[in-house]
Amino acid sequence: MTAGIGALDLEEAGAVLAAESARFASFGWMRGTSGNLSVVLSRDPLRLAVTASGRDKGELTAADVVLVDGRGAAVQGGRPSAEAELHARVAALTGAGAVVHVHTVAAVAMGCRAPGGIVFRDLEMLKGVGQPAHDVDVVLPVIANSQDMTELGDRLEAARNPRMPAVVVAGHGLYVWGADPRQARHHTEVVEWLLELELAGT
Ligand SMILES: CSC[C@@H](O)[C@@H](O)C(=O)COP(=O)(O)O
Ligand SMILES: [Zn+2]
Repeated sequence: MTAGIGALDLEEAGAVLAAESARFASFGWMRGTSGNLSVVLSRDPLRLAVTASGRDKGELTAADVVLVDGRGAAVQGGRPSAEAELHARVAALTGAGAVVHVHTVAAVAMGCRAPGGIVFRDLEMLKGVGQPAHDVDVVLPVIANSQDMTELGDRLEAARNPRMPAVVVAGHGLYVWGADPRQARHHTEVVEWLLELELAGT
């Protein structure tokens, strides 16, 4: 599965997001309807396909997708994810083509343990987020949670580290992005692996 901007229509995007979502749900990262995914369909104006709100993320179909604008408001389809505005903000801010949000135990536990940011160093897996495997501290920012997506977006913008395509939301979960859904998936799996390692206390 590859998806460049403008390469997908809404239904195709829904099929891609459903497949990605089923994968993350199978890992236990989207329990109890948690989490949401998006892919950018156009840049100007900004339009994203985002998962519909409140669905079981392990059972999505290609129809469980909503087209939203740059503020996360529905343009076509039903009720978008409650966090659609944040997806649009991340896409606008970072230039990402796809955004992943998962509720992992490791993200919440490490956000609690290191509220000032989680530092990784000297790990081969850092190459999976484009960073050196040796001698460089790479910080994964942690931001406070909010039910206000504009506030959460402001916090993400202020805290984000251009070296790390991810942010932990304390007491909530993990936001990760990439150029397309495939890269966003790889970044998600790498960051979650790093968090699980830290949590293991090595
Ligand atoms: C267990 S529901 C958690 C939600 O409040 C939210 O954080 C979430 O990740 C899913 O919201 P959704 O509106 O389905 O995209
Ligand atoms: Zn969430």
